[in-house]
Amino acid sequence: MFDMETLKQWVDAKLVRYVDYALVKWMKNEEPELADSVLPLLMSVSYSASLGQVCVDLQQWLNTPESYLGAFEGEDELSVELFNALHAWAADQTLSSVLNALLDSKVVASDFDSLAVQATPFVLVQRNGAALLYLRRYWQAEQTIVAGISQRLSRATSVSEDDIRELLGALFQEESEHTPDWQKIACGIAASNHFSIITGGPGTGKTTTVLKLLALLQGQRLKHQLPPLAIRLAAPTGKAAARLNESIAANLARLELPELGGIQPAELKQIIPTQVTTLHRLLRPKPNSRQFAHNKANPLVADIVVVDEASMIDIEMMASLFDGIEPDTRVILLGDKDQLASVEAGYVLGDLCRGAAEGKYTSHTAAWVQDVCHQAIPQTYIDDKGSTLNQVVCMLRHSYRFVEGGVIHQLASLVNQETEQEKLPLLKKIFAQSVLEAPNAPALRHLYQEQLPHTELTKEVRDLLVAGYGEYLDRVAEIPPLAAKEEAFDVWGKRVLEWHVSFQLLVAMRRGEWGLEGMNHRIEQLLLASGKLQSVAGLWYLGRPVMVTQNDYSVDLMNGDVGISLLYPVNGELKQRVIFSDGKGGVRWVLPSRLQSVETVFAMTVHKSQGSEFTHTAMLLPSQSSPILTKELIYTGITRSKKHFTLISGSQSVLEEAMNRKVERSSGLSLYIG
Ligand SMILES: Nc1ncnc2c1ncn2[C@@H]1O[C@H](COP(=O)(O)OP(=O)(O)OP(=O)(O)O)[C@@H](O)[C@H]1O
Repeated sequence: MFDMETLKQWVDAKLVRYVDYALVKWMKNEEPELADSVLPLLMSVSYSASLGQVCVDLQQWLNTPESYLGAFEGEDELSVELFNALHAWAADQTLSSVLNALLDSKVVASDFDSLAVQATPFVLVQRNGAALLYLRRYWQAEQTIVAGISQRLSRATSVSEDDIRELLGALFQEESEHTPDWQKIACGIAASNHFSIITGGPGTGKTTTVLKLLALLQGQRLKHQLPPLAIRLAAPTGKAAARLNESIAANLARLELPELGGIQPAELKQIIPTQVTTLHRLLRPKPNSRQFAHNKANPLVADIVVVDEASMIDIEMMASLFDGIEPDTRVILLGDKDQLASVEAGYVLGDLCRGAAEGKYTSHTAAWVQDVCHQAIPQTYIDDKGSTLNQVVCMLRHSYRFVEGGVIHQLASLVNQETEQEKLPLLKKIFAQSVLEAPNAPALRHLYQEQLPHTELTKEVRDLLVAGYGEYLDRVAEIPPLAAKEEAFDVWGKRVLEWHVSFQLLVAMRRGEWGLEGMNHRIEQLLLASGKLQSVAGLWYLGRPVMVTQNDYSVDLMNGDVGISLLYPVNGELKQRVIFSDGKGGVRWVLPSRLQSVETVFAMTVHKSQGSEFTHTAMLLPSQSSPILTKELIYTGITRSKKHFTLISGSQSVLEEAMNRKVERSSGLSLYIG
């Protein structure tokens, strides 16, 4: 019933892409006896990679095949017919009948058959009762990660417990504000392992902790008169790298280091690196390819690689990282496990951190922590069934940035919770509390915006956007006279960039009137009408904010970098230039014609906002239900706010539903890493 002719209709109904259909068509040509019954499944494994899925859990696919296909609007007859046929078919199948059909074909190999998997486009993994079907490319990437982590987990470090105990004692106060001191525990665990993860929400001290960890490791080297370690710091995007650059430098300047065994703090600080690079740059991309110069044959030489914002790393990039470093390079991942997963396939940090909230430390780990870190892990976090991986994952649990218990923090925690309780009444309470706390300028606001085709923005939303973007546009208007020195333009541009992060509207969707495209247009028109923008004619009008959408090494700009279109004096004339931060406290002016891939960013997708923070963040949630509206998306949006957060929504039920929907991505990482 699923012949190629019928499956072609799936492309017409936008359930899959043409490329997914073409793959299956090619396989059917190569192997005519390939059972028709498995064709839809193979096609949706291919399609679901575009939804971020590394593999498909076969039982889940049989239960809800639609979650692995294109958006089902339920409107056009063709989609309804195709969905009904698929559901009827899936309901008749058992997992074992599907498994048999798959394994009978030449396009699927079991991961137990190490020779066959080298040649088939699909790989089947059956472990612990789960059956996962992968495109081979992703399975291989996962295997590289599994090997990289497992091999590090089995390796003992050269830092002795006595050294760790002594240095931790010097770096952390005996009595901490919060007990246990999770930062100290994280530092101790990471110091004694070749692979570790430090996870935590915004402001929980991930950067502070990693700096103390580096101080400990470098201090240990100096103490034994050994050469300092070669440490590399990286982040997945240019924006995240620039932010970490700033926060590392600021944190290091503030960090009060003790004298460690005769080593002066200044001496120690000198060998703690502050330069953060992007992961791409670290591994050195080969021109016009997805390959890196650093690979198994030519690994990067480093003792330690620290990667921040690790939630944004997709499965293939993570595999490239493990492939591109020496086997004994220590890897430390930092990130917020609850943030949105990468846009590309994979949910690596989230997967590795399953169990982080519960701790799952064994009694053996707890005893070690007591002995070496002098901290008692509470009984609730102890579980003797915890895996080896659980033992090296450390979650920081107190936010030092938001006042503990502050309303933004409370809101983020509420969204993050997995609970049976309705969240909406609790959410309303938090918003009401914020008004009570600061009636004139509450930290939280909730605005209603109906979102039908051609609906106007409400006055409140218009006022919010004009006031929000007006902050930096007023600075744009303070353009120096043509005769002013170039430095005056640098100062002006820097001020514009600084004010630009005072407000940002985030949207969930890219397309449509209420997505990125529609909202950018609306905001341009609104700012024009309000006089904040003088013109929106031409591409490079004065004040246009743009985001780089692809890494561009020729101009040293990375995906996610944000710049503003301004004017700069060249040979006695003001010329269009786009200003960007140089990541070191200065600015760079770039010719617009050199920017290959940019888009206007009055509205920014929540995905692209990862790694950024704004004084005031507003988030527009659609009034139509959609599988992309998840608690991770809302959490990520809220936690971009430093002081104020405004939620703009159009439907209470969609909001409640979104706060309870989790990103579901299957993976075999936890099946392979014990
Ligand atoms: N143990 C602590 N006691 C007091 N202040 C702390 C402590 N740890 C961190 N802080 C402060 O809290 C703020 C946030 O810390 P830090 O930048 O290390 O967090 P983070 O988790 O890296 O944040 P993010 O990733 O959200 O930028 C900093 O100002 C830092 O000095």
